[in-house]
Amino acid sequence: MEQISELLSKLKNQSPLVQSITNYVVMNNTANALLAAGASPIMAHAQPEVKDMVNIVGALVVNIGTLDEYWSESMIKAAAYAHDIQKPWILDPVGAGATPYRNEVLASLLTLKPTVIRGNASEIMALAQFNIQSKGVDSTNSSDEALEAGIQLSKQTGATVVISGEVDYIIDGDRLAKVKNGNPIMAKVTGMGCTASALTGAMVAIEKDILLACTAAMALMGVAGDIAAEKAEGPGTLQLHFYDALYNLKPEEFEERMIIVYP
Ligand SMILES: Nc1ncnc2c1ncn2[C@@H]1O[C@H](COP(=O)(O)OP(=O)(O)OP(=O)(O)O)[C@@H](O)[C@H]1O
Ligand SMILES: Cc1ncsc1CCO
Ligand SMILES: [Mg+2]
Repeated sequence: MEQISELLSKLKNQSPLVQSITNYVVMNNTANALLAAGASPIMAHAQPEVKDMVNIVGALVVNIGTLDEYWSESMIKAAAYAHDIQKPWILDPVGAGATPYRNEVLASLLTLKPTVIRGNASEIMALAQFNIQSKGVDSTNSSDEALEAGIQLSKQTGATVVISGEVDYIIDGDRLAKVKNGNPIMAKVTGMGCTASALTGAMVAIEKDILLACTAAMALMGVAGDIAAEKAEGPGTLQLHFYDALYNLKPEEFEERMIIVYP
């Protein structure tokens, strides 16, 4: 717990640059969350600059939420280069399983060895080829139901797999951590999962133990979500209080509030 709360101070001190190739819906939310938490966001997908950008950032986040042909080529180019130069990169498989096109792009991205895959339960089950038809970007399964799929996906890909939901599971082969913070109202604000992936990018940029970095990111999401939910009257004010909670959170309060279980 202490190591995890120290990562919050490290994040604010080091302010890592995090590149996102992400969806139109959440670009603003995720950039603001990164800033509030102490990191520095850059959204960049133009193919002529994508490799140069990967060179200078601490981590890359690839999110297929509103993909198209040009963007998916940018994602593949960026991820391939990140893999070549061993820069950590996060895959957010938004809407995995919803359409054959998404699955095709995801199959290409998986060959480029993401450091972390962070998705909701339905997305992780779809990626691990558990036979489900997902509804869209929102999960129709609980994270508990996806645990087996997550373990399989981590073993298949070598990635650390994060399943978000009521309980967040962080899976690295046979190692497992659970984060029990957070509030159901978080699922009523679009892009909270994308924000979790963005903060995961910030944490892996400053911490080489990927399981630890991912656990810190999900604990930070959950604790900020708890604080925001105590003050919010609905999804609109939740988003606002969430940024303020990320900005104002001190390591001591972070450590006091985090509920992390290593089974
Ligand atoms: N029922 C819940 N209880 C507690 N926390 C939750 C709950 N549902 C979601 N969360 C938290 O909300 C955040 C987003 O998780 P979620 O699984 O909703 O992502 P997502 O479906 O990928 O979202 P999006 O695609 O809109 O970005 C995570 O930090 C997760 O822990
Ligand atoms: C609603 C939505 N549609 C594509 S991406 C996105 C944001 C949440 O994942
Ligand atoms: Mg999502």
